[in-house]
Amino acid sequence: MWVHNNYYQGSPALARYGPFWRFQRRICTVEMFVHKKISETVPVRRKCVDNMLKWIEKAVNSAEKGSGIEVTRFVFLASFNMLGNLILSKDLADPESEEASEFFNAVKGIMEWSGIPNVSDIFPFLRKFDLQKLRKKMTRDMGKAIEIMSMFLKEREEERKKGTEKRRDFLDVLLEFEGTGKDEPAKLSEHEIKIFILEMFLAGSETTSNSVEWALTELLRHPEAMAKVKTEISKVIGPNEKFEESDIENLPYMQSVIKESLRLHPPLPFLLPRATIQDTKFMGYDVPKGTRVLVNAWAIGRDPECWDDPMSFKPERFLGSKLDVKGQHYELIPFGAGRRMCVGLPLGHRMMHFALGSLLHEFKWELPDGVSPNSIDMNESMGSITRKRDSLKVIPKKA
Ligand code: HEM
Repeated sequence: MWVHNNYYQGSPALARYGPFWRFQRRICTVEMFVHKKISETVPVRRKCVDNMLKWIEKAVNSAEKGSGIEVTRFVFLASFNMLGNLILSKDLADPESEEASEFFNAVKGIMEWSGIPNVSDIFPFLRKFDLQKLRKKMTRDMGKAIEIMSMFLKEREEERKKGTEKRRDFLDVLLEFEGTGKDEPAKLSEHEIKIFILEMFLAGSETTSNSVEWALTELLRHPEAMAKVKTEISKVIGPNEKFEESDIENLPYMQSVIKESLRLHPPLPFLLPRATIQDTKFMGYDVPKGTRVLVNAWAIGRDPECWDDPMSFKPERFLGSKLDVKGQHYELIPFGAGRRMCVGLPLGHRMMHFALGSLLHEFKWELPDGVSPNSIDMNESMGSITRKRDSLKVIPKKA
């Protein structure tokens, strides 16, 4: 599906292992994800989370009594706007605007089509029929997203010519880039810039909001864990204070809740498809060069050989343990591991904790009429992304 609109040429996630990919990882790490940059961009995330909380309050006021709101939608919008601000210095999504942004809709479309299992991947001879019309929809939305990216680029070039620009965001970094032309490009083409940016939105928004949705769902299913996490938060943050990113490090139980939820519900259950670059022997198997490899992080997280009582949600298992999601412990790899592991981990990890912590601190969460902790629907949609099949509906009450 990603061959359309030449997505391959410019995508860090699909790039072959080599100098261009190394350059892409370097530039996004140095310009967006190193500790210094993450610290400098605290106000951006603060603004996006504040807006999220405001939107939720508004949505509750207009919701029918006893029915819930789809909280994930607001976390998704906040994550999308966070990326919009870091990369393009723009808010790109607004739930209150009737004509929600075109770029936002196109990116949502791409994520939806890429998450649906395609029968042609199992029966390649069906490919030309495009039975589910996935190729058609993907080409349409990808085309639209790239077209809008072209507009953003044009707009920015005009601003730069006029000298009206004040900030330096990731788009500026890419436009200004001048390399040696040896093991890095001399300049980036317009297409490479567009795909690079588009991919940041695709990789960073739904993964983050999904993780928050699953964590909140598990907490609602386990009232004792919900009570513990709320007590922990209220000990660290006063009732009239805001939840701040700097509070995260003082909340070991909340961190454990997120780890436990990522163990059971990694947003990318098979990570990303990779290919071996040389003949390899692995656990007694011969894997020839060029073999497509999928790592089943979902199954590893539920493997009884790695975990006691693997199907139960028990954040306590991580308290006092060094086990982490940062690629050092292979039994817990929601962000992957090794050279190709998620480059956006520092940002995704921070935003997930900040959004969940703020939701828990600001509201008391109740289930809609007729739903009990045991009857929450836990079905997952099958595909490259584990979505909750029925989006979580909850009633937030001002805490
Ligand atoms: C909860 C949030 C996130 C999760 C769970 C997640 C998970 C993943 C996973 C599993 C991979 C594939 C790793 C592998 O193949 O071994 C990946 C790759 C990637 N992620 Fe994330 N991600 C998240 C957030 C983000 C964010 C916020 C960004 C950027 C804004 C991002 C950008 C990328 C990119 C560019 C790659 C490709 C890396 C490469 O191939 O070198 N991700 N992510």
